[in-house]
Amino acid sequence: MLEFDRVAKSFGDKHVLRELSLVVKPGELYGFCGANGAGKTTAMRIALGVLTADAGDVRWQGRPVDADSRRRFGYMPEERGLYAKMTPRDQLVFFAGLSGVAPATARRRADEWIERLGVVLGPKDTLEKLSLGNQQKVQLIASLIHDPDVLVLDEPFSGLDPVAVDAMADVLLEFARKGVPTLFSSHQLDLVERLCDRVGIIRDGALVAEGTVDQLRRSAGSGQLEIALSGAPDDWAASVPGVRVVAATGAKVTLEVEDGVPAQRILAAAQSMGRLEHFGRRDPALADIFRESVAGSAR
Ligand SMILES: Nc1ncnc2c1ncn2[C@@H]1O[C@H](COP(=O)(O)OP(=O)(O)OP(=O)(O)O)[C@@H](O)[C@H]1O
Repeated sequence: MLEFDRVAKSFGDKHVLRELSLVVKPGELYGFCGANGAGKTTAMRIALGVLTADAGDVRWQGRPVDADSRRRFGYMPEERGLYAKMTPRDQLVFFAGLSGVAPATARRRADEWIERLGVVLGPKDTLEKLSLGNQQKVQLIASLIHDPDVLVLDEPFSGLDPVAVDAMADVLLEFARKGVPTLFSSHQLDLVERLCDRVGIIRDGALVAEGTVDQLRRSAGSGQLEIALSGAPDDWAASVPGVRVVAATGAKVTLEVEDGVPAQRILAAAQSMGRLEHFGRRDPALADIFRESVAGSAR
């Protein structure tokens, strides 16, 4: 498993990571979420040795990560590090070679991955001739071609079309099934919600929420109701004690319910105001939990 243990990092007097601790277990897809500047890339760079922590440890299989263990990491950096003037195949073989993969094996794997991820390229195309999405697929292949034991991917899904997102998601799930732990950052919370076993939300360099999406939902409270009425005044819910209107679209309102207020009482209040079209509980989306968790950020 991959462990961040009280990792701290400052740039000048700016504390970017404040004793960040998290664990990515074998076979787990861990979604690393946080507002811009929260510290995700910095944490990943420390895991890969691009930056050094001021304090704390990153451990792989119980031992501090070093140059040797990093050769078994698959890393997709935020600054995509490919060579514009090389063909994708040549650079994939080059990257694989850095991790000790023989050229013939690397060429075979490169072709298989290019086919599988549907990278559109002509035989002589250099990387710069490819669309951004296709370049991104090549970057992902570069992080996978040595069949790594652990994956650290900085926004692997950004800029991909939905078909490419699905192809990439399938690849990550396949690695997870093999027992590979994957830490990936993303702002695409619907995708994180769909894919991840666990999610960590980082704010100002420390985790402020962590768990499965269901656990996060439960801790966010299930006290939201969605109610649609016809024939009621627009602001009918404002007069109901024990609730707060969090959204209103057309005839439908979403209400946050205070602890201890029974749904029956709200149902009765709604029915006295108009004809009931819909009444149901609403589970908060990961995006709602995210907004709640990052609210109050100093930045
Ligand atoms: N080399 C550096 N020197 C100074 N400050 C830095 C450096 N690298 C990162 N920072 C600062 O550290 C903070 C965290 O940045 P980081 O890139 O880790 O955030 P992030 O969570 O990945 O954000 P995003 O979602 O925008 O990619 C930011 O305020 C950034 O400006």
